[in-house]
Amino acid sequence: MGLPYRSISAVSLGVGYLLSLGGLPQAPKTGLLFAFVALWSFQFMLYAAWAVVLYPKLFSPLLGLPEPTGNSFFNGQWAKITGKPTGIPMLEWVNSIPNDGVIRYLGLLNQERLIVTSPKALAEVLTTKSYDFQKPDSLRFSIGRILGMTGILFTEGDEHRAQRRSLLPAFAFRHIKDLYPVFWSKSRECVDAMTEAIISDAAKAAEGPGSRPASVIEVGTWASRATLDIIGVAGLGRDFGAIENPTNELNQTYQHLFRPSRQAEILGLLGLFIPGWFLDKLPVKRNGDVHAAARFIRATCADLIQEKKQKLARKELTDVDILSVALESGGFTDENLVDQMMTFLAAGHETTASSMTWAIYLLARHQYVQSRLRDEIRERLPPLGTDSTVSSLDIDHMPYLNAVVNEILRYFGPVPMTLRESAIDTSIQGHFVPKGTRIMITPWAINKSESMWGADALQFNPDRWIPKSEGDKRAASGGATSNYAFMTFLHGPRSCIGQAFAKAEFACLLASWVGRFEFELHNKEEADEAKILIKGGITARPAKGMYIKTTVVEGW
Ligand code: HEM
Repeated sequence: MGLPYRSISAVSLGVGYLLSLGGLPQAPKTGLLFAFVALWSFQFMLYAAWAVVLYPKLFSPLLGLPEPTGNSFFNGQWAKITGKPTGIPMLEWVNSIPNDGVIRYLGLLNQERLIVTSPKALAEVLTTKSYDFQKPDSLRFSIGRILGMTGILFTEGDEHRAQRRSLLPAFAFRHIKDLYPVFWSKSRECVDAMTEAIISDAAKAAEGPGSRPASVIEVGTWASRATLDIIGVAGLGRDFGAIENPTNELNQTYQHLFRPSRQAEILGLLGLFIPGWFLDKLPVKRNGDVHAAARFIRATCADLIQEKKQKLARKELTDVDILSVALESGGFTDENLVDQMMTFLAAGHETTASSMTWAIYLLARHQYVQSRLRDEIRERLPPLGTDSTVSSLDIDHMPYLNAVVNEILRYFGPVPMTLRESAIDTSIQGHFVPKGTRIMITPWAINKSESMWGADALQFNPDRWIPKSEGDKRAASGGATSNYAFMTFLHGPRSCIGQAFAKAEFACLLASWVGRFEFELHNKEEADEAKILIKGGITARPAKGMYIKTTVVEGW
């Protein structure tokens, strides 16, 4: 429920003006400024009492929906939500509160939130009524500048439908399969650079003759450098050279932007009450950083588009990257194409880097899975030292690799939670949902829901994706009762358009890393997931990095 600051200001100004003229009988004459401030404060207090206490506790039409117990008087479940990683309290509620598809909870200042929990309710919000549930404006203003305000991620309704139709061909599998050699060659380059760094570290540590080269590396930064280069070449046709050069400007810009920041957190909280366009104009350092980064990323994308257009005009465009395919479709203005490319750059590299970070963490914890996967990789794929490449068929025919990829994406989906807001009065599973209600879509809760995945939902088990017998159809959905149980890429018209791209890229990167290296936890305490501080934001990653002892395994 947003503060109606326009109405409050209009009433304060109108009544304040009358008071300042002495135009109200029996009311004292006052200065306009004093009257305005006093009236504004009075209305604000009335509004706060209504919005924080009366409405959520006595009058909301959402009262009566199942909800967690133990609310604080003013801040509902806020302490629990902020005390645990994004999505974890929701997971506990999904698995413990009996419900028919919708759970209500109260957040900061008792703001109402709904969690959608059942396949039918999810299908309604994400597919059949997807345009009734839109992305809140606060999201657009907080991350839109970096992710492209007019790009596919933030448009709604007919505009979104049209953009999606024009971009879909570029993400069709017949194009993605041409990108496997790009994914593989960049994966090899990354593994070679890592091997060199590890050998050099090991030489300095002088472990003694016969020992295998090993060193502790922060896997997240290597993953970000690799995925930035991959989206550069496969998405935009430009090699940013981030693997080769860790100080690459674009890489540094994104690292800086996605680093946890106190000011970003405060602005995010203020965004719950104050309009995004206003916050965006505040002269604070975080805004300055974001605006400067957005200018740099925008200029990089604009430059690339001009380069490609010139190639197209000279009829020299034979590239297979997404930008080239989108340009040839001709459905975009230059300005809009810049926004689309900004979306692909950010949405397409942080997410996969997060998956790689969690992948290495999970494999370091599950040594048996790691060595079984390495055996399959070494048996089926060409050694990295040779010049041969891999095709989509090579990867498709690796059941264990695909099972591990799916299970990592289920267990630690990079996007723990995303938001929607009802754009009109509507309903979910027959429950009335008033306009303006915030809906939480929580992959981290649904992907581990016991009602959909069974009693072992909380366990990391790639075998759930391997058919138990010929004709075992359930394995294709990991044994879950519905496709909606796997929410990593969402579903419906707003699902991730880059899903096939991301899975192929992730499989190639993971295969190359696991084929060459052995991974062990550096900090043994982290075997307990609860000990890892997780950075929220759009993607979830370990806040202090993920340090892993990495050993070069000879012979591949
Ligand atoms: C493991 C990797 C990835 C994950 C988990 C992921 C997840 C998601 C999710 C959850 C959404 C929906 C967000 C929302 O509506 O609130 C989304 C949207 C999107 N993703 Fe991905 N993504 C990944 C990789 C990629 C890649 C590689 C690309 C591009 C090359 C990409 C491009 C997009 C775009 C353009 C949208 C907006 C689609 C629309 O609104 O129609 N993503 N992604």
